[in-house]
Amino acid sequence: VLSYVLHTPRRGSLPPGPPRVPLLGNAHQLPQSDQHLTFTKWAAQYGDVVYVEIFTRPTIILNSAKAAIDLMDKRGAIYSDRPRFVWFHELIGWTSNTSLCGYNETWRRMRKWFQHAFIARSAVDSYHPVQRREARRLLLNLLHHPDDFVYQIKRYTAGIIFEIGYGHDITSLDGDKLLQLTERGIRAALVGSSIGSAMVDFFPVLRYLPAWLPGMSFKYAAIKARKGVEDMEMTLYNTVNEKIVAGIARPSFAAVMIEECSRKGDLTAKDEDDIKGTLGTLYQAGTDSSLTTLIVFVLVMVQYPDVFRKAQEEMIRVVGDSRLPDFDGRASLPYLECVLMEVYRWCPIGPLSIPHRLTEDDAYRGYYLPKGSMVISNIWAMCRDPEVYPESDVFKPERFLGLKSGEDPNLIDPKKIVFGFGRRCGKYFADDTMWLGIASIVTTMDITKARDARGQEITPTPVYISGTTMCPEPFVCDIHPRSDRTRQLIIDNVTEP
Ligand code: HEM
Repeated sequence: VLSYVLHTPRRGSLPPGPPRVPLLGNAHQLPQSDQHLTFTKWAAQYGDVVYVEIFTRPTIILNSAKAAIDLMDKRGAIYSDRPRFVWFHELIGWTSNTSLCGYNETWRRMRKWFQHAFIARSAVDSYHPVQRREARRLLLNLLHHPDDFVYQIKRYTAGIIFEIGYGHDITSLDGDKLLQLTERGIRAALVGSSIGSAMVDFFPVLRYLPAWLPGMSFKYAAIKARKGVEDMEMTLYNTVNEKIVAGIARPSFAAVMIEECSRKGDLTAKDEDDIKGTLGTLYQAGTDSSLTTLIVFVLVMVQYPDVFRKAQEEMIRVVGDSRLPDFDGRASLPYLECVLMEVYRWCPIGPLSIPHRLTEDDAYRGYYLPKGSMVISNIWAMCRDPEVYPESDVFKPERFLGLKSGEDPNLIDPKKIVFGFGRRCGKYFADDTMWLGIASIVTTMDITKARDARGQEITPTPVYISGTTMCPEPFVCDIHPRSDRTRQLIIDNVTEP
């Protein structure tokens, strides 16, 4: 009886949350951008599980890692669906995008492909040669074009995804037609603030109103985005397929999927759709996220020169300056590891992740969680939780030094948070790309404040723009080789531009 009473969801005992008004629910209290900050204020007032209604949509906001792990990881079977994304699915027709797809057969199939290629450790390790090659190119490009560091880092993250995903070597961001087309598709689709928060997602009826009415211009944007996404997916797929037919395809994620489906005969339209969707997802999920995390790293190194110096001292002690760092030395660089963890925590680039949907009524801590609710993980609040990270507004890599020894049992590795819950992201692969990028820079380069025409140091103001990923506003800094020896080391190690 006790078990029944405790576990049977009861209507009426919803989690606490701000007062709602008819029709709008809490929508009028939500700002257009930086919603994670409003949710974090609500967390301080109402606790780590907050209930709101956005217009009429029931929404549960999870503000602590504990609640997110308890529900989205441990009860993943009922928390892994996605809400209805009217903008993406119905207006743009981006239905085969893995990260937007519902918890259904199509998702399971795409997830299996991702699992084999980007989650299994053996597969992830097999990409090290490509990551190594691109990290070396990154250093050479930073040597020649230090002011374009954002562009060069993008070249690094996109270069890795293109080679591993599509067997395509991009040599420049501007000159590569396949990359430009992919970018155009992604940019047209990912407009506005966080995923699933477009007005039409809450009022699907808006999609039936004529585009010429005031406020309906999103319908023109949707036509452009639909074409952009279709062109992107089709061209990525056709490019690889044509190379396979001509017998000149390089090993790639795309080739593996096409060959696997071909084994049972000709590819069906569904096979093609699923492969195309997976290819688009790879670029969308893997490039900006990694790029933004590395830009945050550069920004905080300008802001916290002592941290940079300490990481560099460790690097010089362990690696020296006659070779470049490699994955086999990672375990010997504990401070650098802490810096990376603190970068992830400091600015989680997906502060609200991608919303999930609860498919069954559920109960948690005595609260009733209604079926059909949108479930938002407030990763931002989790990363700034003072119970887990004391002085959470201070950038302090040292906080993680005792993590392995379990000195502080409350401390959570941010990698368990920032890559989301339940549905699996390519986090080991992403983490390797991040680590090699920052390790290569710390070994060979100095990052300092830039100076203006009068020789005065320019201190960047750390402002973060929130969108589908949260990104620092453009800033300047000075990136230059640490010594003549490291300059030569970079030149000697790059065999091809
Ligand atoms: C620092 C880099 C990255 C961060 C912070 C990041 C973060 C995230 C987050 C927060 C989600 C949403 C998870 C959820 O629904 O709860 C996600 C989904 C996803 N990410 Fe990443 N990501 C990164 C890099 C990558 C890379 C390099 C790949 C490439 C393989 C990737 C592939 C995916 C995929 C496929 C999904 C969708 C999973 C699904 O819905 O089934 N991510 N990522």
